[in-house]
Order: sequence, then C-alpha cells, then structure tokens
Amino acid sequence: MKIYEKAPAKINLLLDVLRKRNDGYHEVEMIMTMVDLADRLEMEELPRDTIIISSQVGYIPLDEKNLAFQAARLIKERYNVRKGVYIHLDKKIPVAAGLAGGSSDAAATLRGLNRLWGLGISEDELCDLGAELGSDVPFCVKGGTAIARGRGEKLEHIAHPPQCWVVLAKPPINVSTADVYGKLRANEITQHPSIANMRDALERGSFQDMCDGLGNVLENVTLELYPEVLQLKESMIRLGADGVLMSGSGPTVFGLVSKEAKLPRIYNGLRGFCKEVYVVRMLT
Ligand SMILES: C[C@](O)(CO)[C@H](O)COP(=O)(O)OP(=O)(O)OC[C@H]1O[C@@H](n2ccc(N)nc2=O)[C@H](O)[C@@H]1O
Ligand SMILES: Nc1ncnc2c1ncn2[C@@H]1O[C@H](COP(=O)(O)OP(=O)(O)OP(=O)(O)O)[C@@H](O)[C@H]1O
Repeated sequence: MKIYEKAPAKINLLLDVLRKRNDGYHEVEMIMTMVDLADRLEMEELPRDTIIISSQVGYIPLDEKNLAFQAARLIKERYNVRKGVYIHLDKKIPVAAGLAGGSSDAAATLRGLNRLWGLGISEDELCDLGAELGSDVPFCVKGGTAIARGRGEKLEHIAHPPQCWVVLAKPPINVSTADVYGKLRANEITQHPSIANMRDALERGSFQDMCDGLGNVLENVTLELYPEVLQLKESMIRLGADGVLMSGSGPTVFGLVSKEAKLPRIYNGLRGFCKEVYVVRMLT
C-alpha cells in the first residue's frame, strides 16, 4: 500500500526572541502560518526492516541526515515497529530557505507512518516526537496558524490570516539557522515586534494591520551577513508588495499582496535578478 502526505512550507509573520536559554536555544515568540507551496511525500512499506529515502533533487542528504529519515527511525524505535519503509520526497520547497522544508517533511513522515502502520498516535504525541527532531517540527505536525513559544514547540492556535497572495523570493545563498541564532545578541534587541498587535490584526481580519505588524528580530543578523537579502526586501517594496519580511532565519523574503493585478509586476521585477520566485496563497 502507498500513502501520500503533503508537507507545506511555513512563513513567520512575526519572530521575536526573548532571551538566550541555558540549553543553548533561544526563548522565542513567533506567529507562524502555512503557505500553499508543498513537498509531496510518497510512503510504502518494505518487507525488510530498513528506511530508504529518495528524492528528485540531488542536493539534499538521503541518509540519516535527512529529517524524514530521522522521523521514520524515531517512530520505529519508539513504537517498536520492525517493518521498513520507502519514502520518496518530491521536493518543491526551496532548501535551507527559512521555510521549514526539512521540518515539514519530518512532520509529514510522522503523520504518514502513523497512518501507514495504524499506530493510533495522538496529534499531541506526534508533536512531542517532532520536538525531538527540531523546533519547527511540532508546528509543522499541526499546521494552521499559531503562536509558538518556548523554543518553538509550545503552540497556541489563533485566527488565520486574511486571504492574500504571498510572493516568495529566495536569493542563491545558504543560511545556517544555528549561525544566525549564534550571532544574535538577544539582550541587545531594542525593538520587539508586538505579538498582541499581530494576533489582534488576524482576529479582525485586517490585511493592512497584518502588513504593518510584520517583524522578525533575526533580520538584523541575516541582513548584515547578506546585504542581498536587504536588496531583495527593498525591491519587493518598490515593486508594490503591501508587506515584506524575511521568513525564519532567511534568506527567503516574502511579500504579502492583496491585489492580484499587482502580481505580474512584482514577479517579473524579481525574476530579473532572482531565479527562485514563487507566487502562492496562504493555506487557510
Ligand atoms: C528560525 C526558525 O525556523 C523560525 O521558525 C526556528 O526558530 C528554527 O527552527 P529549526 O530550524 O527547527 O531549529 P532546530 O533544528 O531546533 O535548531 C537549529 C539551531 O538553531 C538554534 N535555535 C533554534 C531554535 C531556537 N528557539 N533557538 C535556537 O537558538 C540552535 O542553535 C539550534 O542548534
Ligand atoms: N527532507 C529534507 N529536505 C530538505 N533539507 C533537508 C531535509 N533533511 C535534511 N535536510 C538538510 O537540512 C538543511 C536545512 O534545510 P531546510 O530546508 O529544512 O531549512 P530551512 O527551511 O531553513 O528550515 P527552518 O526554517 O526550519 O530553519 C539543509 O541544508 C539540508 O541539507
């Protein structure tokens, strides 16, 4: 039997860091939501007790470094499953982009294997397993729109953003999340974006207030390391996007756009100097 799972990309409408913790992670407050750009996973049981990963792209690891592999190994060990699985990753989400591609693949693997092997694991338990794999994985297990606290694993679901277009542009650089957090001086952050204002904007369905409330304290670090990300932000604003922000630790920049008629100018303008541009919808 073959089963399929979609693994959508996430964007951070807001990312605030409260402090550095003793365990090396940072205490965060984020508002995350999913967009309609997704990897597609195909899973099939194997007679042998083994995990095999394949993908149509050649630039991701297919061994135990792959987060889908780690998710399958974790669920097998924890629930004592002696069966094997073949997982094909049809990658559509750009890699190392700040869009949680690997985390979403891990989450989709947990959901999929729970179904494939009839394990009856609750969604909350899947989130706990996900937290062992990465800070973004619990959110990717549940999806929706949520405030994430702790190191990202404590979730509170809130109202979805008002429907709009999302233009994603990824410059051709690789950004390490650990490196960006490592260079952040959490105690020197002077401007914290307001979770309360953004939550309120979403509850009222106000597109304008959502755009005005966007904020990500990791931008300061990534923009200093990679000036091309700042250039990309400025271009998106100049081309007419209503709200613009870097997602996660970057380097992807997203632009929120309410009017479809604005899209060709933004898309074509960005494509002039950035190869990876996607126009998608919020996943609500
Ligand atoms: C930047 C975001 O993607 C925003 O959603 C997340 O905060 C990071 O999520 P992630 O990539 O799943 O992160 P993890 O794989 O758990 O951690 C990667 C590295 O980022 C740093 N890290 C991550 C999360 C966090 N709250 N504090 C941190 O300092 C740690 O150095 C860690 O070693
Ligand atoms: N299934 C996977 N898909 C993509 N990359 C993966 C996967 N598994 C492991 N990786 C590795 O993880 C690294 C980060 O990739 P990923 O696309 O998850 O980053 P990201 O979008 O920046 O994540 P986040 O937003 O959670 O920080 C890549 O360099 C890649 O080698």
